[in-house]
Amino acid sequence: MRPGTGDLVIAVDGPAASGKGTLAKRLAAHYGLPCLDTGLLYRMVARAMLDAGHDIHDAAAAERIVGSFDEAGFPEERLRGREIGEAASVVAAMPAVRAGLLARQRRFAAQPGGAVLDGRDIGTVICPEAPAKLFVTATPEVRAARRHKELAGRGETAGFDSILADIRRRDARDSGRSDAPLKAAEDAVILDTSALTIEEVVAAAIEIVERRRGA
Ligand SMILES: Nc1ncnc2c1ncn2[C@@H]1O[C@H](COP(=O)(O)OP(=O)(O)O)[C@@H](O)[C@H]1O
Ligand SMILES: Nc1ccn([C@@H]2O[C@H](COP(=O)(O)OP(=O)(O)O)[C@@H](O)[C@H]2O)c(=O)n1
Repeated sequence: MRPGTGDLVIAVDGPAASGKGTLAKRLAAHYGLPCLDTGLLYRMVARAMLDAGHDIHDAAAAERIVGSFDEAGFPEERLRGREIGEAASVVAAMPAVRAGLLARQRRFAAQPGGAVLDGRDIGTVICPEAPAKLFVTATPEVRAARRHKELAGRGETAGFDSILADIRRRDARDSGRSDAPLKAAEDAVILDTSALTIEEVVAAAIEIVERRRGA
């Protein structure tokens, strides 16, 4: 299934805590499009694995879960914690998990009018034909500071150094896996947000999307 001509599909990829979710939601609001945070799907699989008492590295159990889990059973507050991000990146390296989540992401992208999706492989694998692709990044230190502040706001106490270590480990796992590794699509525009406010990022992204739409 591919989006039809004229549909605006915006792919937003990037590493952990780069601000891709924030940007994707803002772009969706600006263009009046539905938005899918694809990281939540991997977080749901991880949550279901842990809830069922499976070892997170058990690929056979993950394959069974991805074939049967119900998205409605996972409120977002059970998915955003620090250890679920880590567990999600373990199951996300399993080809059967990625294959099991592919069709629902493509269906979402194929909605009439278009959609915004954010993740790691939207521009490379899920929507390779998207007219607008953004790869959002920032230094590991800036991303760790953002995540530290976000987690503290939700009452999760973790030191800056351990969050930075999490981010580096997750970057290495996500970039190093063989199936759909984290990387910018060749036709993506890279947006380094290290020194930009959210408003500046949104404005730069809209300019890029407009350029691509007109291209
Ligand atoms: N440009 C920015 N400057 C400062 N904080 C930001 C910026 N972009 C996002 N944030 C904040 O950083 C945190 C992580 O952003 P989020 O969009 O959830 O990242 P991701 O989806 O890439 O993990 C959030 O608390 C968000 O408000
Ligand atoms: N399209 C996607 C989205 C997430 N993921 C995986 O899911 C994990 C959690 O993704 P996320 O986007 O919710 O994490 P954050 O960037 O918000 O920390 C990532 O570390 C990836 O391993 C993926 O492999 N492909």
